[in-house]
Amino acid sequence: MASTPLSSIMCTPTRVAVVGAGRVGSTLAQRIAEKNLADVVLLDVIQGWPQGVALDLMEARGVERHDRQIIGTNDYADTADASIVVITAGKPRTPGMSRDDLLKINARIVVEAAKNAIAHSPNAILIIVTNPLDVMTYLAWEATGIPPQRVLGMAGILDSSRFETFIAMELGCSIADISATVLGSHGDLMVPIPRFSTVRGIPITELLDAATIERLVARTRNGGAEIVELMQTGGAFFAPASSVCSMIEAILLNQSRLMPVAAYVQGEYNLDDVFIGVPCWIHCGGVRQVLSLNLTDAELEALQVSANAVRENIQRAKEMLA
Ligand SMILES: NC(=O)c1ccc[n+]([C@@H]2O[C@H](COP(=O)([O-])OP(=O)(O)OC[C@H]3O[C@@H](n4cnc5c(N)ncnc54)[C@H](O)[C@@H]3O)[C@@H](O)[C@H]2O)c1
Ligand SMILES: O=C(O)C[C@H](O)C(=O)O
Repeated sequence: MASTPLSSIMCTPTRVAVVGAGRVGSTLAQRIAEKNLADVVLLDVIQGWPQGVALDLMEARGVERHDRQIIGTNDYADTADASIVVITAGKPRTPGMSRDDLLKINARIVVEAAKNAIAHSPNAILIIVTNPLDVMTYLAWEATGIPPQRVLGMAGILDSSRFETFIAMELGCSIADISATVLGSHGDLMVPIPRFSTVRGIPITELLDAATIERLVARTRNGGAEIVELMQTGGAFFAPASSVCSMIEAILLNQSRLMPVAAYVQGEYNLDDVFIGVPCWIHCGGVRQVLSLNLTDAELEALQVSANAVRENIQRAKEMLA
């Protein structure tokens, strides 16, 4: 049977590079591929590991019925021309550690990874996951020198999702109606905002007493540590991967979503020159705008305390790197 000649037009599929093919990175690759969002290049320092994970994910395509390519590599050249680079490389904490205890070991890893990845994908949007999150996001921005709107840290979506889950569990209701807001740094000084946390638009302050809300806030603040204590060898990865994936979706589909992310603030909330969790409009270029909410004096003060702690750790990290 005669067939028409093959078109010579080459299509370049959208690709996301994920640096660090551990628990968060590999779960994220699975989410991106199964949602059909983009091709994925998984990079890790361990020889063979990202290649094995990628092949395993590819072999699921017959069942999952998606056509995304997943490549595993140890070479940054293979990540070239990614639209988004996600950095999950580095150590997770173990029981008894705070996220800040990872500062020394992860700072150099993140700086090197960000520089290498952006050298091959100079127009990419950079999403940082490695802890301590807010500090690592600042270091990655400074190391790459790309506009701050293109650098985002993932934490607020995860912390908000945890708060939403605990609210739904307490009320015995569907998560579908719940929307919670958690701002500030990704640590003990995070700032959950109950009056902006609602069930179908009704603030939880109308539905739960103060002691119950405080209990749910405390569990949210301790959400990461609760899982580290249970797992013993590392931290959460399913909910973190889902959270990063929602940011990737907002960017690739240019959704203009309002999301709490660690973004660079330049005067908003009386904060300057720091990356911290604030509500942002997210679109194809990264952060379109930081939304300035009317916060109470107490909420503003809590954000200041949170930002001051991040600043101190940025300074410590810079001294270590020097
Ligand atoms: N921001 C958040 O909300 C959030 C959520 C979960 C995890 N995390 C953080 O993400 C990081 C990864 O967590 P995980 O559970 O996936 O850890 P993991 O140990 O499972 O994976 C980390 C991977 O990074 C790789 N790696 C180490 N150095 C590297 C380098 N120089 N270049 C490339 N790859 C390198 C390791 O080989 C490993 O495969 C940790 O710092 C963790 O604390 C943050
Ligand atoms: O708690 C951790 O160390 C991992 C992550 O930051 C989390 O919140 O799950």
